[in-house]
Amino acid sequence: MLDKTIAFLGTGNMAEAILKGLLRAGTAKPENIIATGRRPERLEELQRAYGVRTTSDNLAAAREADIIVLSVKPQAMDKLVVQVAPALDHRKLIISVAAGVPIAALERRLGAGARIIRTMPNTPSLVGAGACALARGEHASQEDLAVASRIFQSVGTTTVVDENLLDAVTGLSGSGPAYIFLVIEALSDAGVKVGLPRYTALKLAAQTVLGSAQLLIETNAHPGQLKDQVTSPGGTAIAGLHTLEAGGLRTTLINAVEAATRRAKELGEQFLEKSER
Ligand SMILES: NC(=O)C1=CN([C@@H]2O[C@H](COP(=O)(O)OP(=O)(O)OC[C@H]3O[C@@H](n4cnc5c(N)ncnc54)[C@H](O)[C@@H]3O)[C@@H](O)[C@H]2O)C=CC1
Ligand SMILES: O=C(O)[C@@H]1CCC=N1
Repeated sequence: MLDKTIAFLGTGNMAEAILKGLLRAGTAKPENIIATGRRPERLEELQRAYGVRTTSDNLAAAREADIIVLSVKPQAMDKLVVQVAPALDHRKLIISVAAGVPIAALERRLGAGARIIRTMPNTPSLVGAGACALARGEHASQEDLAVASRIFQSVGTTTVVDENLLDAVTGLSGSGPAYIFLVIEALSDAGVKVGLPRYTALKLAAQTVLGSAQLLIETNAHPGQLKDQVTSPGGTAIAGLHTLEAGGLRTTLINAVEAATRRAKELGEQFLEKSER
């Protein structure tokens, strides 16, 4: 249990996933979480669903909390950071989940000495199956990194990386759930095409993705080896695989991760430009 108050500034999809995961894992108590937002209906919904404290006053939440999670969109981040900067002195641990936004640019707004951990989580945190990478800013301590890691470990796995790899993480695991949902949706459409009822097809497709990932993680085997175990000579899987290779699945996925990584960099550059004004 974390004996600290955590404020989520901007409680949308990602912050809600972390907040729910934290409560589910028993890492934080609802009374130690403050969720901020702009719309009263949203705040009411969060209060009702999780029993957390809510407010539209970012500055008050930042003043009160020990740990501040910056969780608005990158495009809204500069305005938020300028607003809460007076509350963010060196006593606070600041965690950013924003795609692209560099630690140096946040430091420019918050002043030298700001203890910043930049992270890239993903939405499966909502069910305790997140994948999060964390990078430590110059003024954050090892203890700060350990506290931030604990938050994300309670909602999934964590990896510490150099900050210069976080845009790549954003392209892969940060954005990855979107790709996988598309794959599951496509596979269930395919099931319907070959005659399965929709619900049956969706359930089989989702469990196949989950089970394959679990098999890979638990056996620590190479994906190629596990693929070969499914692929009988002259059988069905090789017929399907041939079609996927002809359709350029590998190249398409590589292009997708590259495009998302590029976009994370662009968002970071836009933030940098704003923070220089
Ligand atoms: N959605 C995802 O899968 C992931 C998102 N992220 C990052 O998380 C951050 C949030 O993304 P989402 O949750 O998807 O966006 P979202 O739009 O669902 O959530 C942002 C929330 O912040 C609120 N907000 C905006 N300005 C505000 C302000 N000044 N004060 C208080 N609340 C304010 C919005 O009303 C909204 O509820 C982004 O920086 C994104 O890059 C990171 C990893 C994965
Ligand atoms: O699409 C986005 O910008 C966010 C960041 C990572 C996943 N979703």
